[in-house]
Amino acid sequence: MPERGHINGAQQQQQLQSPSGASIAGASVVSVSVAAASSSNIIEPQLSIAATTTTAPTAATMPAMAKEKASAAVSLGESNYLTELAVVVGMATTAAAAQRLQQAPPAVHVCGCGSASAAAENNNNSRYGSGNKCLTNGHTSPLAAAVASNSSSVATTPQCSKLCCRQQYQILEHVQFSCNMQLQTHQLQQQQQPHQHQQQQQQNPAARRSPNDFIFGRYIGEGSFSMVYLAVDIHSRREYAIKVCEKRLILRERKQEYIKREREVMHMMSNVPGFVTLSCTFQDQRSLYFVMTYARKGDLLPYINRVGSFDVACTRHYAAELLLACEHMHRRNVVHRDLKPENILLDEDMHTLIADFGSAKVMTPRERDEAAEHCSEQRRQHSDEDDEDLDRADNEEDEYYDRDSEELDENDGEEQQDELDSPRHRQRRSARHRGRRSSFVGTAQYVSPEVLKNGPITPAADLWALGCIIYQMISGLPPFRGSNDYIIFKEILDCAVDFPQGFDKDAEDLVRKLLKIDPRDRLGAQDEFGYYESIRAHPFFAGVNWQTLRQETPPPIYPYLPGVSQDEDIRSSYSVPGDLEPGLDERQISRLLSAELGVGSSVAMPAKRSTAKNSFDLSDAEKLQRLEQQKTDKWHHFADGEVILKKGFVNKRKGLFARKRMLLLTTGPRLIYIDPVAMIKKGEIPWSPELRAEYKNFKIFFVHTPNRTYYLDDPEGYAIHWSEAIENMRKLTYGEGASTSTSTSASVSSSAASAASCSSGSTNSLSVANSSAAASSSSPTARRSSPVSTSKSSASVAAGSRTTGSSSSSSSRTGTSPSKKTASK
Ligand SMILES: Nc1ncnc2c1ncn2[C@@H]1O[C@H](COP(=O)(O)OP(=O)(O)OP(=O)(O)O)[C@@H](O)[C@H]1O
Repeated sequence: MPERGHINGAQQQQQLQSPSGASIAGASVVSVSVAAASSSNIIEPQLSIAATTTTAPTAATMPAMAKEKASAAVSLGESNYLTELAVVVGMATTAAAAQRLQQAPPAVHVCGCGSASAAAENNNNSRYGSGNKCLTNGHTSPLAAAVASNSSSVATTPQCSKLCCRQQYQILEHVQFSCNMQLQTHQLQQQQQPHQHQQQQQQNPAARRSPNDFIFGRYIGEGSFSMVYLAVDIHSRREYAIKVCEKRLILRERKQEYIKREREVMHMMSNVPGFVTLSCTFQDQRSLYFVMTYARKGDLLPYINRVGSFDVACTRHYAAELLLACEHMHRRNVVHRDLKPENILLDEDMHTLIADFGSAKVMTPRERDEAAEHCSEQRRQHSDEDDEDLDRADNEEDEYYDRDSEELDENDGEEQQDELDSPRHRQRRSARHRGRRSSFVGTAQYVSPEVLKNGPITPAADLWALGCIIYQMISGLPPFRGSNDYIIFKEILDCAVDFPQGFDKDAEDLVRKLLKIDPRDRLGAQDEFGYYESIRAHPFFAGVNWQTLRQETPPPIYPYLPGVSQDEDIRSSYSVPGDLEPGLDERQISRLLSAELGVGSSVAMPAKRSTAKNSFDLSDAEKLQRLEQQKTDKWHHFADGEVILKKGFVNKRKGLFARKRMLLLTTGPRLIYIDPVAMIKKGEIPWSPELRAEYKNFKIFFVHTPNRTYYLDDPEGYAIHWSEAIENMRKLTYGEGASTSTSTSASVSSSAASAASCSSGSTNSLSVANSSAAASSSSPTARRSSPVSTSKSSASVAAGSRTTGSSSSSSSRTGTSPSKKTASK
């Protein structure tokens, strides 16, 4: 270990042993002078690193991200499995610096892109998170542990950070050196803490992890610069979600801080009920790996979208769990700053697990005191303002409705909606907007006014988001909507919230009390941080047992509007097949992405047409004739040259909101909906063999698709006709074999059936593999919409179904087979 002496070990040790957080933070700044890269100066320790640390991967095991493949160099602190979890995204150094390091040992500087203050903050926070100790190698904070276990560390200024980023670009090929630095520090750490290290080794001989320790079962989702996979630890056979972040993208997007913060806060919140636990992190040349609790049931957003909106019991439960989570975070001085349904994951039992801490803020004690002081100031009287809010809500209902229309329209269409709902899309929109306004963290729809106004950040920012999420669960849409961030921000700053008819009164009162422009006025803001007695005591939460909440079985997810569909649960039956090989090399990634895209799977194709005469089975001559007649029809051009088989006005519902649309059924087959006022096509209901039409009564009918149920209301009372027509078209397209949809479970008159079961423990859970096929047309970014499969549901429905003799009779009883719970839009 000749390089060990190159680090100012004595100095580092001395500082590390300093009892104060600040000293520890200071000690973390081990910097390396940065100079221009020179390939002639590359140090080549790769093999020895591999031999010594057992973590350096071979080329074969380096994962390639699907979209961009490039090698990158970023000095990432090494972490040991379970014991040394801290990974600091430190910055690579130059070869010239390396040379200097070898030649001039005493003044070693590893220039990191971290924040010294963060270290101090976190150190101070450690008293709130006793559970972290075991995760941080005995150190008082994760970052302190990172400092102790990493050579690369933190920078002190943003300028330094920027410089580092640029320089990293210049030295992408010098990853070996940074690895070498890690090795040096690791060895230094071992020397400093021999006893502790020995203990760790004994307790956890397989402490270090690499991709080869996991079998990657399937692709779960995608973030801005990460892919998440379901994987099984080959040693423990435990399932994990592994987030693989591509270093090159992190550098390109300057997200080092983001990643570092995410890791840091995940450590803090690990093993706290209601939070994803970070089990370990590791890296290879190309990627960083976060091994986390696998949230089997995905995130909350698709559930809301699918049922349109939650009923009160369901909303109460999830809002209560969210409040508990806020208490846990705020007690630990963590402000999440990006709470939204996509970041609320669900475990096997449908309990919430908060994730995505990239935007989180760890408050220093000083900031905490200031925030507390800020909030404890005399509450200002805003009764006039409240009255104004109410008046405005009444007076501007029409205008608001129009604005809402824009948002609904923009989100119409399943794929469109998925894409627009995706964090990536929101980030893109936010990024576009941020060019014009000051930057903010979080997501436009849920960001608090004080964040927009660059005001002091307090935990009340999360209470604002809580209000937004409760509103969305009850109504189906977030309270502040708009076609772009600018409109959304304007609404937020005006606190322009409208409550649609049917909004539960207690929920409305709670939301109004949380959505206050001044954070001090928010319900709970005057309580002690982390103990929101006043929110708990709100009538909306009456009956909640806060002690047992997370042990209780969550209420099944029922739509707020009546529906009749029996839902199949999603993706929970998937488990990693036992016959796969460990690792995440190029071949494995191809396999995973192929599965996601449905390549090679049995993507359903239109079947041979039935020989039975179907009223929609037009000959070519008939089609030509109909097209000729149709030319004068003002809806004709929306059909793109296809024959319109049926048309009519419907109200298309989502949650408590509805929009009038012209619905066209064409020979495509297609179901096209058009804004009749603007005369703009708004979207299509996607066809597939799994599509099912179902009527509830003369006015209401549903169109179930694998990812969503469309809730349609025909004011003229032709719901049954619509249902029949759609079913006929489906049979014509996919054949009778696909028409075994009549289910005994769905009955038009059955009010009991109006419950859509989306709850835990559903025995009807579906195979994700099938889901992929069903969603094969979607891109990986549309993952959110595709956890649901109907293949199995179709099969199971078919098994217990009665096949109808004629298409018309079947469709009139179709009722049926929906594989999804009722969503509305
Ligand atoms: N522990 C987990 N269990 C199950 N699914 C997860 C887990 N963590 C993330 N996911 C899913 O993987 C997807 C990508 O997550 P990731 O954290 O990489 O990105 P993100 O937080 O959605 O976006 P960004 O990183 O841009 O903020 C998300 O859709 C999320 O629902």
